[in-house]
Amino acid sequence: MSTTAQQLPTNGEGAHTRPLISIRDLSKRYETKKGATVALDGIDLDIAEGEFVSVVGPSGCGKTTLLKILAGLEERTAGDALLGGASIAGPRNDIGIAFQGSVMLPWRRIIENVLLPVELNEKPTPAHRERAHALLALVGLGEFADSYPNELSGGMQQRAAICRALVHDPSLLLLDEPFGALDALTREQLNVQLNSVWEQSGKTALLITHSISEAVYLSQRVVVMSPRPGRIVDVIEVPFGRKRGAEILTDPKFGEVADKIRQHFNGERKNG
Ligand SMILES: Nc1ncnc2c1ncn2[C@@H]1O[C@H](COP(=O)(O)OP(=O)(O)OP(=O)(O)O)[C@@H](O)[C@H]1O
Repeated sequence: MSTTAQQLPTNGEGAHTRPLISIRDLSKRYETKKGATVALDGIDLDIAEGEFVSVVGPSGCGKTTLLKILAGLEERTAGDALLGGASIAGPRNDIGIAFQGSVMLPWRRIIENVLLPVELNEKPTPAHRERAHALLALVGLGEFADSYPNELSGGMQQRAAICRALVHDPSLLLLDEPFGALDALTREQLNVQLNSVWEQSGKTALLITHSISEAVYLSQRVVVMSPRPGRIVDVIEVPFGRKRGAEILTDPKFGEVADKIRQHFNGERKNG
């Protein structure tokens, strides 16, 4: 079942939830010596509080640009992007971000790496440390709080990066291919953990991914974009509850939703 970009999902009990993010007729044009690139054109999207939304689309369709605008790291050319009803005007500390290959500072123990976003604002309190330890335990890294990054695998470091993005209790979690560099099996395991972290934290999350199955597994809605100019071509609802286990991967409904998304890319590229 598709929705228009403007429609908000229900909270699973039939009631509509209020948007945390409102994107209105958003456009972004990059001007370079070689000429102009319209990276985003007329993007309209509401993301409800507590919702998990993924954005998929071919390389260059503007996914990272959209995420950067929401993070306040890139200026928009036209339109508006609001967080909690206020225009996003610059970097803010109520957003958590994890990118592909998120770097851990090698000289700091994992717990100190996770606490970094807190340290940027204040001296971490025992409550912050408790939260950091609880997050690490949630992703199975409870035993590694005092380890150094080089003692952890790539997948373990990415799990720590998710904890770091959540440690300051942000209202919005932005994820740009956080598991992109990992093997398929590790990625699948981390998706199960990420779903569990999201489900327990109740955070609003926006994920950019090249993997259709990752998008379907994690999201309540999947936004499909087309390239040059980057536009939303479909918004697809995923018919599973918030808490998900690996068994949904073999559910026929999972395949149906993934196929519906894949149809948009027929002839362009194969996605996970
Ligand atoms: N700083 C910049 N200056 C000029 N053009 C840019 C800049 N950043 C991105 N672009 C262009 O904007 C378009 C969208 O880029 P963006 O990185 O947002 O796409 P994407 O969908 O995230 O791509 P990918 O999936 O390959 O990461 C591309 O054509 C890119 O070349």
